[in-house]
Amino acid sequence: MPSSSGNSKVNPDLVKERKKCTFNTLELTHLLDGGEDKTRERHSRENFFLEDPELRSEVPLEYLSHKEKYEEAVRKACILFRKVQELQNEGKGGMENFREILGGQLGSAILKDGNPLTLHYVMFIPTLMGQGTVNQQAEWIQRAWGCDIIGTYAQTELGHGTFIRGLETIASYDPQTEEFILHSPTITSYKWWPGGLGHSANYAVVVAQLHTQGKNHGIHPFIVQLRDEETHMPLPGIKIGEIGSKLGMNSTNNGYLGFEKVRIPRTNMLMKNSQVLPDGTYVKSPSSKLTYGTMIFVRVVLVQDAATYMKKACTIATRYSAVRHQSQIKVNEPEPQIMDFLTQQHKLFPNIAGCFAFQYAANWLWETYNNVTGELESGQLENLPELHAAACVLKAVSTADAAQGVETLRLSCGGHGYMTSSNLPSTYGLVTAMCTYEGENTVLLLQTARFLLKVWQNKQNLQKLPTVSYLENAFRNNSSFQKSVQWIIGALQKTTVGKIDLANKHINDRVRNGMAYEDAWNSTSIELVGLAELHGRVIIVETFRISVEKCRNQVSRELFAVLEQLLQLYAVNTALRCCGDLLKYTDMQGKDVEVLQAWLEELLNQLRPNAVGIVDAFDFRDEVISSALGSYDGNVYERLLEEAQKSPLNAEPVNKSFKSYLKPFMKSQL
Ligand SMILES: CCCCCCCC/C=C\CCCCCCCCCCCCCCCC(=O)SCCNC(=O)CCNC(=O)[C@H](O)C(C)(C)COP(=O)(O)OP(=O)(O)OC[C@H]1O[C@@H](n2cnc3c(N)ncnc32)[C@H](O)[C@@H]1OP(=O)(O)O
Ligand SMILES: Cc1cc2nc3c(=O)[nH]c(=O)nc-3n(C[C@H](O)[C@H](O)[C@H](O)COP(=O)(O)OP(=O)(O)OC[C@H]3O[C@@H](n4cnc5c(N)ncnc54)[C@H](O)[C@@H]3O)c2cc1C
Repeated sequence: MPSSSGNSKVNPDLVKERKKCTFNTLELTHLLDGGEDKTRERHSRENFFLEDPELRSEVPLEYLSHKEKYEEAVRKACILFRKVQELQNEGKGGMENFREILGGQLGSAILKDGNPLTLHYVMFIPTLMGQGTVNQQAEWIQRAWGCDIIGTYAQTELGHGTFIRGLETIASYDPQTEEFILHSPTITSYKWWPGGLGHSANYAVVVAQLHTQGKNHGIHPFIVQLRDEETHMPLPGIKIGEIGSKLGMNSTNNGYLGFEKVRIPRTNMLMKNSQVLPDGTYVKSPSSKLTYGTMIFVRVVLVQDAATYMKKACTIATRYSAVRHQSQIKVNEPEPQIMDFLTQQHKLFPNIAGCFAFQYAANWLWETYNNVTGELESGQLENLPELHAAACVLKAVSTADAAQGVETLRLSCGGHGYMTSSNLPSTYGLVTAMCTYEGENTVLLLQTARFLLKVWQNKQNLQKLPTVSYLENAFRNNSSFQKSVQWIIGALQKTTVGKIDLANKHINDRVRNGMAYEDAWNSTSIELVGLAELHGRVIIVETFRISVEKCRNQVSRELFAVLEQLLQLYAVNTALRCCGDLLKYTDMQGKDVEVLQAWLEELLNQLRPNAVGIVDAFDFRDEVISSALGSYDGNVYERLLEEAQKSPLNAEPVNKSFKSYLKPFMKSQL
């Protein structure tokens, strides 16, 4: 079934491409969705949301003012959330709804520049669930779930985003009244960034330094009412507003917030993990890092979202590359489809392979997250550090690759990729933000490096840790070069171990030479970031390999062949990206790099006939793609012209500036 929503005539180049496809695209769609039933359910959700006329906009977003964009976004967000509640009430809810309507699948199709209410579901409710006691959940979750109150997650401040132990907002306990007093002592202690904080939310989880009985116990989460529930006016002592225009996400209403001695009841501290008793006694959490739980959750879901945005951008650029003709390969021959240029295939196909790699990594991480959080519920904390390390590195690698990939795909569309109507600029705006929020990527890679060095130094428990068990044996892997995925994975593992060992040695050398450990860490941190990233790539390629292998007897031979090609392309492209390291740490030689390069070119050729089929199988409706370049019918030029007509400047043949400025200027004599 085509993903097109219109009845327009399909561009002949795309017709030709679809005829060439060697596998059944529907089979791939079902595989990616997790089964035919899941595809049907997704289609039904898409119809439910996308066919609601109220969720369409009269005027393209880019021609609205900042204020109008926000107002239109709130209008749509309310309809969207009401519809989600309807689905929940009918028992058709579940995680898939939230993933789609808040993320890149449907969310960014309906609210192209972000949703001002996203944080309510993505962080406010998950924090209540993860950090609240049973009583607190009973009190707050129902109200939040029904959207009687709208919340956000206010952690970052003007002065600190990364180093959250350095947050300055203070919550000091007053046992006389059994209240906390929230205060912002400095300008840098103002909360800055929370989504929806500006003018949408009336409650927030505020992360603040807890002071009781004269002692600072570090950061803790508190539920704070910000605005009157009827009038929406800021409550006394609350200084609140929006932070202003940004590179992208201009509808998300990111806000600032200061407190002037605002009092909240003691019971508004989220006390599942640590408590303050009525007399002010502090009861410690089993692990101070349990406060960071919501951040792990969001990092985990972002990996899937990175894959979704990549799929969208790949669909746009691949369809466009099939219909766009330019230049000549041979004189006197017609201008080829730009997809026939090898360099164009090199821009497109490794990114298409990346979509699969990140989707499989996201599936694995989600399952791991659920297992480990289940263990945490029963007080078992043993696997938390490994989950944290895996979530950090996979979030960092997937979002960085997605941002780079979307930009490469935008460039692959030449000038038309620069048009807002291609939907690639705003997709880039959404994806590049992911590299910063929920933990800046370099910082997250350093967290993973910290974990890796620790397990490398201790070594004894390696076999118990699935993501790092390879460290034990990879050093001894002396297999000589082979043109195989298995060899590449072994080589990446051996390289990671070599880099960990060397970085560890450099830290130790520096310490031996008199440096403090922390300074030695900083001096070695370029190496640390590199080894963490490579470890992430080991997880991704290995998960991709296992996932494809599992399909061997489940899918047709034709589809399996394509999945294998995608896996091989992802692996060989990864190997070539880090071939300097592979040459250094494995037995690979210069001539082997040539073999890898030739293999990459061979795979690009093999995938060429199926490129459009693969992106068709991602099965985005035109409304979701939302691009003049990427529609199912490929009528690019008609759509570009149609979109241009929507420019307000084209509403009149002569603009008034002609009379006011241009004409007097042109007629003036100096
Ligand atoms: C039916 C279903 C119902 C479901 C209902 C829910 C609804 C569903 C919702 C969603 C569905 C999916 C939606 C998908 C769509 C997604 C769209 C997303 C849009 C998002 C919009 C924007 C969101 C952005 C929000 C933010 O940015 S919030 C702010 C985030 N801030 C950060 O991330 C700050 C980064 N900094 C840190 O994390 C830390 O400060 C630090 C860098 C880790 C350092 O901390 P610290 O100094 O304390 O640590 P260290 O001293 O370095 O280390 C100490 C030890 O602690 C370990 N550690 C650190 N962090 C953690 C952790 N998180 N967990 C565990 N352990 C941790 C560290 O490893 C050290 O260990 P050691 O043993 O070595 O000592
Ligand atoms: C679109 C968007 C939405 C957001 N939404 C929210 C929200 O809803 N709620 C919320 O609380 N926050 C939110 N944030 C804030 C976000 O979480 C922070 O911006 C992020 O954690 C990075 O912190 P920072 O801005 O302080 O960057 P900084 O930490 O100042 O980073 C600047 C540079 O310093 C480097 N650096 C910092 N520390 C280290 C280190 N230890 N080692 C090496 N290098 C380091 C970084 O790598 C980076 O290059 C949002 C941000 C954005 C962009």
